[in-house]
Amino acid sequence: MTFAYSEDDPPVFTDLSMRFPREGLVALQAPNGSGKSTLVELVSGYLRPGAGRVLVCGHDASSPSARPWRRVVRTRPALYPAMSVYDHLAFSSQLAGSRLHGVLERAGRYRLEDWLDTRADELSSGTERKLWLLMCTLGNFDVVMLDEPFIALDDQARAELNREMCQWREEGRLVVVAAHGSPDGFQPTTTLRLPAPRTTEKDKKE
Ligand SMILES: Nc1ncnc2c1ncn2[C@@H]1O[C@H](COP(=O)(O)OP(=O)(O)OP(=O)(O)O)[C@@H](O)[C@H]1O
Repeated sequence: MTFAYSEDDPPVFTDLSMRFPREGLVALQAPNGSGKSTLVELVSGYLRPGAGRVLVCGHDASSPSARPWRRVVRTRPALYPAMSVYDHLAFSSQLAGSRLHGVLERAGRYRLEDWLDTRADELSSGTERKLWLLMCTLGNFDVVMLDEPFIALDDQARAELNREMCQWREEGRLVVVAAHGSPDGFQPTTTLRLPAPRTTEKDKKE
């Protein structure tokens, strides 16, 4: 597939052909600016390729039929500032069809229990990210794509995320992690690389 943000921008991907395994824990590695976050947005269906297709479990990524199969954890949390942690979890567990009791147990393993009554705009960035991670990975899914999920997490949360990712892998799901480094405990079964970003004439002049 080929994708550019606009007609005036150089394409981020030109005739990119990539296939992820059906299951496993995949590290997606690439230099800064090579398009990891763009690929995450193409898989989320928010962005669409100018040519070619992005398929999730055989479904066009931008079609509603892809939604139940896929979860995406973007780098930047998008929370409702005045809503509490508890309300975020209750709201998103209802949307995902998950039992709130189980979601709260999971929140406990990420040490979120002391923050349940706190408004989202009063959370530290690490706590915000834990909440975001939980909200985006509820319910049943076959594929989850996480963009830099370890940023700002404390050791306990990193360990818990590593444990959960291994569990998802053992359950036969596909877990794709776009991350620069390889944090302690992160053991991908496969590493995929994106092509390095093209150097434009403008870059060369600079
Ligand atoms: N909204 C946008 N509009 C125009 N260009 C964009 C936009 N977002 C990203 N880009 C450009 O697309 C290219 C790929 O960016 P992207 O953020 O996907 O890379 P990345 O690999 O995730 O980078 P990093 O590792 O630094 O997070 C870059 O040249 C970037 O400047």
